[in-house]
Amino acid sequence: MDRGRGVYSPLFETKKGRGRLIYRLFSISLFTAISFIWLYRFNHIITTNYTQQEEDGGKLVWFGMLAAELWFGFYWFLTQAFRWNLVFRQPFKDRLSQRYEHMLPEVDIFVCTADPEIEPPMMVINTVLSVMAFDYPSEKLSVYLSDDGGSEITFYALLEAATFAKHWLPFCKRFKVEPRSPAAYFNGIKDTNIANELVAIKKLYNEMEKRIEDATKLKRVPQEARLKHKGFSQWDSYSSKRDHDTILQILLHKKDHDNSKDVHGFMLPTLVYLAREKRPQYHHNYKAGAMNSLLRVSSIISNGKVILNVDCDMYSNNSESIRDSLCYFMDEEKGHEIAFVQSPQAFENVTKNDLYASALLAIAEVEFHGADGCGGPLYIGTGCFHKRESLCGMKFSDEYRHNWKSEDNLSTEETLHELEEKSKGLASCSYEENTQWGKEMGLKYGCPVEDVITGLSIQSNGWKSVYYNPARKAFLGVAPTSLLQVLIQHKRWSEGDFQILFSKYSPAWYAFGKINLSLQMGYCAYCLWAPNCLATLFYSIIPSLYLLKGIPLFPKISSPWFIPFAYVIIGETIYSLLEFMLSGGTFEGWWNDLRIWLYKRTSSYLYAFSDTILKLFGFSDSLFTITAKVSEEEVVERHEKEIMEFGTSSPMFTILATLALFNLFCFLNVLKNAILRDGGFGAYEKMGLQVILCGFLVLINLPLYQGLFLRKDSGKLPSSLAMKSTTLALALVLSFTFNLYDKKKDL
Ligand SMILES: O=c1ccn([C@@H]2O[C@H](COP(=O)(O)OP(=O)(O)O[C@H]3O[C@H](CO)[C@@H](O)[C@H](O)[C@H]3O)[C@@H](O)[C@H]2O)c(=O)[nH]1
Ligand SMILES: [Mn+2]
Repeated sequence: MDRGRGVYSPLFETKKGRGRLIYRLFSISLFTAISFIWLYRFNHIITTNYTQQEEDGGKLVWFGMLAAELWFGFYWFLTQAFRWNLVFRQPFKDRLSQRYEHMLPEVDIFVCTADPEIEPPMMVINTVLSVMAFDYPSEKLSVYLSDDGGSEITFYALLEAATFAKHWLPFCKRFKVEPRSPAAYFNGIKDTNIANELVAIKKLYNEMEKRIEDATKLKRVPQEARLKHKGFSQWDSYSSKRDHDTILQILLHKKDHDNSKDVHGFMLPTLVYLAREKRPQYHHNYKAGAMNSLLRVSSIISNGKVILNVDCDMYSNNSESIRDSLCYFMDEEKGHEIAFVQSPQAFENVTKNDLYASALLAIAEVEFHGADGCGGPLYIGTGCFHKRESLCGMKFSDEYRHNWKSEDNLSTEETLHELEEKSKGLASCSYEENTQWGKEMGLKYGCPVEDVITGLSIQSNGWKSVYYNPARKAFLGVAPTSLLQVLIQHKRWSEGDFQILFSKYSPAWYAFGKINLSLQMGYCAYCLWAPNCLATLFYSIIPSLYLLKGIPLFPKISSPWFIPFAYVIIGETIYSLLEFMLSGGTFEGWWNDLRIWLYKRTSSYLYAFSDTILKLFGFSDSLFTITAKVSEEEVVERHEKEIMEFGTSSPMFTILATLALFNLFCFLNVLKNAILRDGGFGAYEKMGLQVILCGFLVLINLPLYQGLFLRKDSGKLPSSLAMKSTTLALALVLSFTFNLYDKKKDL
């Protein structure tokens, strides 16, 4: 080994991001400007006397503006933690092979699915096939599919996949296929003049696809398949998705020699189907519950020391990612302290200008690199490699060294059937009673973002994590293709993150002294997504209302106090645009990102905020709404054309539409007065910023007005919603104008 000769050549290197000095200077200057804004408000509040207050709208409004700006400033400050110190990682796979090829560890891969309708079996098995085909010794790989849908069709599809794998894996290895999800691979082939082997494998795939799709449509498994495989008998006692015994089937395993080899006679990875036991009287804890069952079941079947977890839509886009992540874990100097290696959550179906900001560019390309510089990124549930030990709750200690050589003591005597029966017990509902599962062991229960809270607790146990984000993304999934889906997903995320703040594992206090202070700050920034709704709502209503009333809430353009406002607005705009474009986005994409930023804050976060508060008082319970992964053809077409998809009524849309229309009315009023009144726009000289803010809110909402009034397709907003929100917005405007009128009369 290199180390023996005194030169240590690491398995990975870490580079610091460029331009950090410039960024830090900018950040300090921006903070100074923010402080001046605070000072301006504060000064105004304490120096205005009573009569002036009548003119400037009253103390309350100024307090509100101060509060909103204090919040924005404070929140901005938190987000600096992950921009202060970016790092970029690079693994050296050739060194890994040289040193460890003969002793690579066993890797267990967990794929989770929950509903055959939202997550079609064809999609699920494409993910399964892509991870079975990793460039890694097959006898050291085990793939587990957890099916919370307990679906016979999914099981049938997996059986089909096991057979197809016998052809697909050798094909991938022979032709170095990339990516190894058959659907994605075939999709990417444009060349018409293709090799015979490809024609043959594609034919096999299409036949399989047809069988599975037919079964999916009919919601029934073909009789001959049912007779051929004993596994189906496990559904005999099945009463519903929420009420059934553990269904567990080892489909491929070295103990079942003859059935588990590919067409060239090489052993295939172990493949297991698991639908854990479900009973109405036991809470199943969603994905966290599924993962914990998988952890236990896999511990007696393969007991891989490294675990990869992917969602069922997240296929492997790079066959070498296991080796990449092992470079981090197996590095002789630093590997022992690393608990998990997270890849970005990237998507196959984002369009050029990313209408719904699904790529989360700022997070994936900037903030997570920053988190990595503060001790490690968050665990985000998919595309993550874990050490089994740390995921199961082990605390880090300096003496700890992982023994990659150790043989595991899996029993070799028992038959496959005995092994299956033994494993079933580990996935039963009652197994976890009076144990630490869901608390100190495995994934944490009770939080809609089980991933983030689990990652935080691992880091609080002393471990580090690594963010590996190469140009070719390791995994690709399906991003939602309608606005409502996006808003609902973000409601779950922001609600879950907000709950973490109040949980036992709060980054604000529990983590104190356990993780880096800047990592604590960064976590808090995510946990505080939800309360952002308050300041944002205030800012998108009050200044426009006062514009209507003709009362300025910001300094006028000629005042020196205008400078800090201008600096913050221009500085942040230019910076965020630069950040977005340097992260690979487009100008239009940035504009779309801003819109979604606003929509999330005024709807998803508002719901998350109020639900969390209700939950704190015991009034409600959080649910896990599964994100749709298929949509109708029309919807897909509109998505490809980047036309915003509304389609239904939702209270969230009512809020967005009302706010948009309200600002439109305010802005039209400005225009009207500018034209009709003497002095034209001059009258607004005092209120430049309010006009700009209101104008911005109108401009950014253009697609929404189209959806309300101009579009005819089925993705528009329903006309009932248009009526409702117009009425509400008008009522808001009118009540305020009358109120004004009354006051004037009183005077
Ligand atoms: O009862 C359940 C519910 C969900 N899932 C699976 O969990 C995964 C994530 O669900 P999805 O609806 O796709 O949610 P996303 O918002 O896309 O998921 C992100 O956020 C979740 C936490 O909110 C994490 O669990 C995910 O790993 C992460 O990708 C999917 O594979 C589901 O099949 C289950 O296994 N059991
Ligand atoms: Mn998903």
